Amino acid sequence: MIRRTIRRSTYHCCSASALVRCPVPAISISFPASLIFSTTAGWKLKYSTKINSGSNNNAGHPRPLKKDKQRYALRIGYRSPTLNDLALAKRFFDESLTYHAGSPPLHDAAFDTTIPQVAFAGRTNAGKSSLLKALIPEMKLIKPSKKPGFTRKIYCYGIGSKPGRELIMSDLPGYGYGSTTEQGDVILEYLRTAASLKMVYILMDSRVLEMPSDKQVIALLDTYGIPWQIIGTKFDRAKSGDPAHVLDMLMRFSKASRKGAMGASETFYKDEIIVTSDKTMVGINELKWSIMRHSGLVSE
Ligand SMILES: Nc1nc2c(ncn2[C@@H]2O[C@H](COP(=O)(O)OP(=O)(O)OP(=O)(O)O)[C@@H](O)[C@H]2O)c(=O)[nH]1
Ligand SMILES: [Mg+2]
Repeated sequence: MIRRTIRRSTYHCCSASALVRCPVPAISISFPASLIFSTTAGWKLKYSTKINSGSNNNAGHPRPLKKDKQRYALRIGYRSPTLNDLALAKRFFDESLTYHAGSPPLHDAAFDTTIPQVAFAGRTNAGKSSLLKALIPEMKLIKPSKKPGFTRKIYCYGIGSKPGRELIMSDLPGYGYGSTTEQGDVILEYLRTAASLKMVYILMDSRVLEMPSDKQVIALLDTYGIPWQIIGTKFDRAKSGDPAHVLDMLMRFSKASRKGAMGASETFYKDEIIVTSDKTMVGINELKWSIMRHSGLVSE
């Protein structure tokens, strides 16, 4: 929290176009010129459709454990949830009251609240709304769509009603194709001001994996000092069909992205990758437990 406050006050970026002209070296250096195709749309990032297969260097890379394969999650530094943990997380989501907690900036409740929040970010069409829907199917307001850029504002959903037993999950508009500068402005404002934001899940389509725009958003979150974590979506359509392979690719990307923030030394760090599908529901209970853990509702 201290780190986040210091960084925020040091690198105050005031609009989405700050993505392009922000003086913070970590961000401006990481932008290849070819990525930026609009002079105004900082949130609208151009990306190639090339599949990135990650680094060829296997040295020291953690391999998924057998039990993690079955669980569709790979963790470094975190303990794996037991079956009881997963059942508890499922019960919390099944039995808690869910409600629409606001849509910044129209309601600033999401900015002021002390209730822990997690946000779902990702490229347009990555599956953010679908994943939220899989977590809280009773929330009819959540509308997934095959049209990229369908979610046009931030939707915050509350779950739980007892103090200390509640959290907020935010569905953010996607970045990249079909997004707008105005959405970028609102998202940056949200990221800067939602003081109780505990985690931003970066959703990445398991078929496409990483894009340069994901790296840029990760760099931005690092600048703000906001924790982030990668989630693989649409696993039912993954080319290899092997969770270990997808987890491995995403962990390479995550590890490489964290290196920038940590410096060259391989300091011990915690990480967690989960692959999910709203069709087969794989990874959903793992994600529920992860959300509860980051929100402080269960112990690590
Ligand atoms: N097969 C499969 N399709 C999925 C899955 N999750 C999402 N989709 C499809 O992907 C498309 C985009 O899903 P959304 O959830 O609307 O994506 P989004 O990230 O919210 O997109 P924006 O609101 O445009 O940023 C829809 O056609 C979904 O049905 C999944 O797990 N498996
Ligand atoms: Mg959406």
